[in-house]
Amino acid sequence: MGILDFFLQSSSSISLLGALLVLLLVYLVSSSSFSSQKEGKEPPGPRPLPVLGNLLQLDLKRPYHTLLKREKLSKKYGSVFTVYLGPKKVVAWPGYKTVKEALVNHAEEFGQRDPMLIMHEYNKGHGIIWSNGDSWKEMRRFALTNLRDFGMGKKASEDKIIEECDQLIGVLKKFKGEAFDTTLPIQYAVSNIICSIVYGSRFEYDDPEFTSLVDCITASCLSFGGAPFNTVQNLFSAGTDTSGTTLRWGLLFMAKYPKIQDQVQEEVSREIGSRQVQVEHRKNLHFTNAVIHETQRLASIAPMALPHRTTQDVTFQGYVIKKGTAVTPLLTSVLYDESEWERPHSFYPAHFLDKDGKFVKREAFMPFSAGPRACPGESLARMELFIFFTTLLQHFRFTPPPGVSEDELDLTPRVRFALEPLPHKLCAAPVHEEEEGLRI
Ligand code: HEM
Repeated sequence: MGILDFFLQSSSSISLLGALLVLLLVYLVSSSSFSSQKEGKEPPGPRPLPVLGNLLQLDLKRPYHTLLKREKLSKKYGSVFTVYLGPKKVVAWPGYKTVKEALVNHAEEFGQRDPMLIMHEYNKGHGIIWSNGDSWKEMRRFALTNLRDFGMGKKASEDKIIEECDQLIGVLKKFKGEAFDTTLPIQYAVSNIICSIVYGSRFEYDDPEFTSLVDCITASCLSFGGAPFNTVQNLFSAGTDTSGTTLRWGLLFMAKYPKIQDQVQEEVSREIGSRQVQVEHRKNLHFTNAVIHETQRLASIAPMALPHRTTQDVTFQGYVIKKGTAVTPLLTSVLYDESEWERPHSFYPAHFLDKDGKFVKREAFMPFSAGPRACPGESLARMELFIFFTTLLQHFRFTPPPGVSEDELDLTPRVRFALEPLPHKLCAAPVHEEEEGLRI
C-alpha cells in the first residue's frame, strides 16, 4: 500500500469516525427529547435515527404500506403514533374509527393543509390544495361555486360526460380489438371534462395544444400566476389523474375477473340494453354500482389523502398533538380495515350488496376523505366514473392481451401522484357490433 493510499484511508477513517461521533451525539440529544415527548404524552412511535428518522424502517416505495402494518405499529404503540420521515415528524392514526373521529369530530383541529415545502415554493400558498386560512376558504368557495355554475353534478355535466364518452368509444374502436395502453385515451377523456367545465369546450385528442396541456398537467409543470389561476390548475391536477386512474383500475379489474365482468354486462344489458347510459340508471344497476365502489376501495388511489396539520394543541385519544404537527389520514387503513370489511384485500363487490343483491352504502367507504378538506370534486368524479365505466362495458369486452393470462395481470400499484396500475395493455373487443348506431 502506497503512503498516499495509507494517508487517504486513515484520513477518511478519521472523518468517518468523526461523522459517527456527531451522529451519536445528535442521536443521544434527539432520543432524550424523544423520551421527554413521552413524558408530555405525545403519541409514541418507533425510535427515530438522527436525520434519517424512521426512514430505514419504512418501505420507501410505499411508505403508506409500512404505516398500514397496524398489527406491528398499532399493537406496539396504540391507535395514534408518531413516525419521523427524515427529520419531519408525522402523526398517523390508522383505522376507520380513529380516522373518522379525527377528520369529523375534530374537524377544526385537524383541518389545515400541511404545505409540503416544494408545493409551497411552487404555489406560493395560492390555489386551493396547498393553501390555508382565508385564502383557502375563498378559493374553495370560488372552486365550488364555479364548478356548480358550470354544471358539476347536474344535467349539464352529465351531457358533457356522455359526449366525451362517445368520443372515447370511437377512439377505442380504432384499436379493432388489438391490445393498447389505456392510459392516454382515458387521460384525454377525463381531462376534456375539466376543459369543458373550465373553458366551455372540449379538444380533439390529436390537438397538439391539448396534448401538451395534458402532458403538462400530468408532469405538474403548469405555472399560472395568482390565486384563481392556481385554483384552476389545482382542479386540473386533482380532477384528472384521480378519475382517470380509478377508471383504468376498473377496466383492469374487469379483465382480471371475467366472471365479475360477465355479471356487470348482464346487468347493463338487462337494465339498459342499447340505450344511452345516464346517471338515473344508477339506482337500478346495483351490481355495477357495487363494482365501481369496490374498485375505488381496493385501488385506494390516495392512500394517505393529502397531508394535514394541526391548527392548535389537540388532545386526541389521550395524547397531546402539538399545534402545527403534520398528520396523515391513512385512507387505505380505512378502506382495508379488517374490522369493517369482510375481505379487505380481495376484489369483492359483495362488500356493497345486501343479501338481496341491492346496493348498500358503507360508512367506511372514504376514498374522498372527510371533514372540511374532503374532496370538493366528489360528485363530479362519481358521475364520471359511473357513466364512463358503465358505457365502456356496455360497448366493449375487456381482456388481457393475447398470450397473457388473467392471473398474469399484475395488480401491484405504482406510486405517482395517485396509486396507479403498472403500465399494461388491454384488448377492448366490441360487444354488440350489430347494435352500434341503433341507440334509442
Ligand atoms: C376518483 C376521483 C377522486 C378521488 C379519489 C379524490 C380524492 C381526493 C382526496 C383523498 C383528497 C384529499 C382530502 C384530504 O386532504 O383530506 C382530495 C382533495 C381535492 N380534490 Fe379530489 N378526488 C377525486 C376527484 C376530484 C375531482 C374530479 C376534482 C375537481 C374537479 C377534485 C378536486 C380536489 C381538490 C381541489 C382537492 C383539495 C381540497 C382542499 O384542500 O380543500 N378531485 N381529493
